[in-house]
Amino acid sequence: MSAPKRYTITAALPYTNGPIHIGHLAGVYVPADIYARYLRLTGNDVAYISGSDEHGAAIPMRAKKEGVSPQVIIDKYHGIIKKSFEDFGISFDNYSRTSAKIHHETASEFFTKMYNDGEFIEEVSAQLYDAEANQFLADRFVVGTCPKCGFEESYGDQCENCGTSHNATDLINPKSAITGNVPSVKETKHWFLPLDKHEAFLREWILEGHKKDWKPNVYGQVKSWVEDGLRPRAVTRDLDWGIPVPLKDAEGKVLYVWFDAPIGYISSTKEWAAREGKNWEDYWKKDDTKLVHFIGKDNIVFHCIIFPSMLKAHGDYILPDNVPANEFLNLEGNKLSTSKNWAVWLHEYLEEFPDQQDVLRYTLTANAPESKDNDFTWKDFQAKNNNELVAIFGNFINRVVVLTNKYYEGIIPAPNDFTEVDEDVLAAVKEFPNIIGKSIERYRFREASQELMNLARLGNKYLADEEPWKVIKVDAERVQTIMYVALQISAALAVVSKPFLPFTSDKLKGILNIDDKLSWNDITEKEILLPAAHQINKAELLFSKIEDKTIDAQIEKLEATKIANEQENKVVEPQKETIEFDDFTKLDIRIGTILEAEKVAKTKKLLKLKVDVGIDTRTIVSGIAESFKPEDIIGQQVSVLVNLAPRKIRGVESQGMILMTDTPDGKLAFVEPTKEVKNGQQVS
Ligand SMILES: Nc1ncnc2c1ncn2[C@@H]1O[C@H](COP(=O)(O)OP(=O)(O)OP(=O)(O)O)[C@@H](O)[C@H]1O
Ligand SMILES: [Zn+2]
Repeated sequence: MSAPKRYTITAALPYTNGPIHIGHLAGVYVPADIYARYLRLTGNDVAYISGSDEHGAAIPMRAKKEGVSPQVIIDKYHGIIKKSFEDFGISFDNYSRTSAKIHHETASEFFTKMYNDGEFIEEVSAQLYDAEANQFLADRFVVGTCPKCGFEESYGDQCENCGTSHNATDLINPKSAITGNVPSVKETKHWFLPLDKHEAFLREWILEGHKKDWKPNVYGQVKSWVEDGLRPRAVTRDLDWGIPVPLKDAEGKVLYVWFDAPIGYISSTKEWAAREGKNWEDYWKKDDTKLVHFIGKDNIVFHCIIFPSMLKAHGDYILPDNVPANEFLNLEGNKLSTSKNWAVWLHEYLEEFPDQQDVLRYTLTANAPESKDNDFTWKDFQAKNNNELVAIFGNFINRVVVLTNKYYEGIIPAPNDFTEVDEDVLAAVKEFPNIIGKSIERYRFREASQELMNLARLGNKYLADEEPWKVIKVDAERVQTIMYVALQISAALAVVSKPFLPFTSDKLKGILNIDDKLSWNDITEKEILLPAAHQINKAELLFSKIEDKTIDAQIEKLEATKIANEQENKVVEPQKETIEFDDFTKLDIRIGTILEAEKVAKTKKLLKLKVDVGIDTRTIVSGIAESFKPEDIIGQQVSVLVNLAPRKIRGVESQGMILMTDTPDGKLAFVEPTKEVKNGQQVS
């Protein structure tokens, strides 16, 4: 498209069944925020829009589990989510919620217009039903095997494994998520969006029209679904939580959450426009508006197939220019999960790492899952902070500001003759806004963040090469020029870091005493960014080193989650078959004490023990070396099955067996008396 007049940037509506985690941030909100901030800085008219997604089957399900009303759940998470976004510096122009009146009205009107235009198929069909729960089963109320990829935990509306969207009746071996029952079927009336009717349009618009400019992961998914053939999808549900279907004969039915949620972008824009005195329709209905949806990969089908078909069928709306969906971020090797508490939660991060929003923003951008799934690790987070933000960016600025204060009381010196190096550096600085901007406009945020760091690198290298702290002793005039050049680089960094590191950018502008005087384009266009005689302020640290103990504490927190999850999921072995008392008395179990312990050579698991069992002191080989160090268990009382037939293990004869049990973290524990007893005492 030719230069757009305005931008409508949407970020997926987060679902209010949990707080925001780093996956959401890396996948959606940070890249969208960089994009929106960059466009504003370059003088564009921007509406950056989002809000909470508060409908759908998972909310009442969660409410039931917690014994509260759905309203309590959505209020709680909407509150946490909204506040954490604000504190993190996500610069939404509006953050709404789908329970808002304006949204109910907008979604109802949208449906009604489509209904009146004959865009739906009305059909009575057999749907899955749970007689015990007295409820139809759709979406998250039913799980079964995905007909496309075979994943056994697919939901009724979408498979989280392959991303395919389907009808609940397509599931193989469906089961009710409420009772676990195999559902029966029952007839019910619903309204369907005939996606098959829109197939030709989707082919032309995306498969032919966006082959080059859409990300290959997005294009590829869409292509595969369209080529598989699209079928009508129900846009209504039998549910008592959501937006009532605005028709007379639709008692007890609501709009499907994925019908209403994307309309939430429109409602949120309306809310914003009313507040700001703008016309919302400009942002949704004018061809010179560029609409961009930021989402994670599991939302592709809804933003590239279903919502565009709705917009097209409705008729008044523009279509997205791009849907730069990201792949998924994982955490320390495992899939992020709200239900399993496997996450770094934004609201917790903000408390545990005060004033360090930019560190997380930077790490998530530098390692964003742009073209494939990626892993967040705390060690990498620490490295990005210590080796890049502190050692390059922070170090450069600190040197410049400290030296300027030391040599010139904070007043920028007048430069003398520029060397070739100076001129090259000053020329290179002017290129950065363009280089970074191009990457951002192509949705390559990782690359853009690396270019930002390259500007800091340029500064750091310049100072390291020119060594003003040495030159000052011999050539004070030269140092004036060096510091002058270094200050120009600092000013450029303050401006171009803003989309990525907004808090740092503001802090740096404060230190350089430039407020918002310099614009993005000034860096390229202005001859001088910071004139001689301009007074700067005292140095303040932009970033600080993150110590090992801070990182270890985070890793331990995750370990604790893992243990808690394992404990919860631990399946208790079923009881063995019944035995007679005589069978039991055959076992001679005695208390003994370990006197010696050593590793059995060339084995990982085995310890050779000398155990005093009262009757005698005997050798026992035990597979406990991964849980205990030999020196730690001398004197340990243990239970020993002493009349087990001796057996040779790795060449050592073992005369009995030590009784052990498992702990939740996968280690072993001894079965020992709670008070010290004499060796040889029987266990009976
Ligand atoms: N691990 C992740 N990596 C990248 N993007 C993600 C990740 N998890 C969620 N997203 C994206 O964040 C946006 C908001 O997610 P949403 O609130 O719908 O949660 P969700 O997908 O149900 O996640 P969860 O299952 O963790 O609650 C969506 O666009 C989704 O694709
Ligand atoms: Zn699947």
